[in-house]
Amino acid sequence: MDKLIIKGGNRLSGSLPISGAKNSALTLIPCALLTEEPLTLRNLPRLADIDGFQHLMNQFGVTTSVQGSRPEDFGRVMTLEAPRITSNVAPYDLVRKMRASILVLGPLLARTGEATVSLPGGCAIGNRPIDLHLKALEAFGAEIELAAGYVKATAPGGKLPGGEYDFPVVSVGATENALMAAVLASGTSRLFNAAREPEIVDLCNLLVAMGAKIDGIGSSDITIHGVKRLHGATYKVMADRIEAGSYACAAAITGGEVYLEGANGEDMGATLHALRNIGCEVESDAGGVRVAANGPLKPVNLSTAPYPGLATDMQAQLMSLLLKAEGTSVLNETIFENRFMHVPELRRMGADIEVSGRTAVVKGPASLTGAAVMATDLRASMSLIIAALAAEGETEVRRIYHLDRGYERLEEKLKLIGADIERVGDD
Ligand SMILES: CC(=O)N[C@H]1[C@@H](OP(=O)(O)OP(=O)(O)OC[C@H]2O[C@@H](n3ccc(=O)[nH]c3=O)[C@H](O)[C@@H]2O)O[C@H](CO)[C@@H](O)[C@@H]1O
Ligand SMILES: C=C(OP(=O)(O)O)C(=O)O
Repeated sequence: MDKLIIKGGNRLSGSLPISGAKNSALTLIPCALLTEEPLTLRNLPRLADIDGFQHLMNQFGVTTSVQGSRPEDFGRVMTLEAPRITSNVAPYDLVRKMRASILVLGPLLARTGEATVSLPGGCAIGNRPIDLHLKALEAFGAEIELAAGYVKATAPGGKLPGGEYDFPVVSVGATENALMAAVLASGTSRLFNAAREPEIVDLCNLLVAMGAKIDGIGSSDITIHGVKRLHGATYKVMADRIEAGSYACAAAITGGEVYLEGANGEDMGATLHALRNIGCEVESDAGGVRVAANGPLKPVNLSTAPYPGLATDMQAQLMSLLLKAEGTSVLNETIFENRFMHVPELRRMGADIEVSGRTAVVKGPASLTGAAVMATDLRASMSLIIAALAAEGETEVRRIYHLDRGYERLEEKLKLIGADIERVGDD
């Protein structure tokens, strides 16, 4: 198994390209199930999760072709075509590797009137139930059965009538599934307390480009007027705001600066606000976002929240940055119950962090030293890399397959701004 070797201490400076957003791509790809015509997605990141989703789509009889970019380019163009759905079953072996597979439930049900998807199960960051996905589909008229680890959703008469659902908790994935199910319903549907993440807006924009009728895009009250059919489209995946925020933290912890080419500052409000409060200079323009850490880093109190609040997917990276702040910071994780898995590993590098329930208290500035550490999930892995960049000596990060799920060509990008990082095979 590969590992990363990072020699800390270099001041990072320069420019790097931001890829298409993983979390957007994972909800745009299943939209191909909603039409017989080709869907072409541009700016797809090269990630293990995208390859996995492509494989899953093939399982339903969707043909996929990847063109347009040379191996040395960032981003890919994928055309997906589903003239006929040959299976509406998502098997355990494919779903267990990628939680986002549950996002095929809504579109498969909308297109074929029936879908059987393996229950995804929990993961390192928490239980991650799918009850809200199922309740929203039920509210739209689906019948749901759970058996042998699978969920089977059926639209009586082959088509969902549509309906209303008020989410008791904001859920990105459940909002996405509900949207994809409602666009082909025979009637109108309404979602209250829907997620407002930029990735949801990206999904709505694609659906509209395919002929869907949606009001309230970007708000928590979304109305979907079902249409008879959707057509094909060509669409560019939005920039990855979490990847961009991660590299901003990486440069800032070294007292460096970075221009995040293609990042959209408007989608990154809470992260950029946190970086400014920590003492970074932040400027956004039409081409990207520049973040520079020229002075001392200041401690802050942060709490994760649904968008427009601070993304839980940025919590671990900001925690690493705060290790170098001069004073005590408090981070509150409100979205997932077990998202401090990076803390014990960061402690092994010299961090002073106390965790009590959903709160972490970080005492800075830490004198970090390189160590052998183990990545436990995607963002936790990135937080270890960020700490390693500011640590004295060499850090070895193991289990980096987590990183390959969400960071396109991580080492190449970090090297572009001066990091000393190598991927090596395990012995
Ligand atoms: C592929 C993708 O886009 N992943 C993102 C998505 O995950 P995902 O869509 O899984 O996250 P949700 O927004 O659904 O989860 C938010 C909270 O709701 C709970 N919940 C969710 C669904 C449900 O049916 N029942 C329930 O109780 C979850 O356990 C969690 O506590 O949003 C998360 C929150 O921004 C991000 O961290 C993930 O990176
Ligand atoms: C938790 C994440 O992703 P997923 O929902 O795909 O596990 C993430 O991107 O940080």
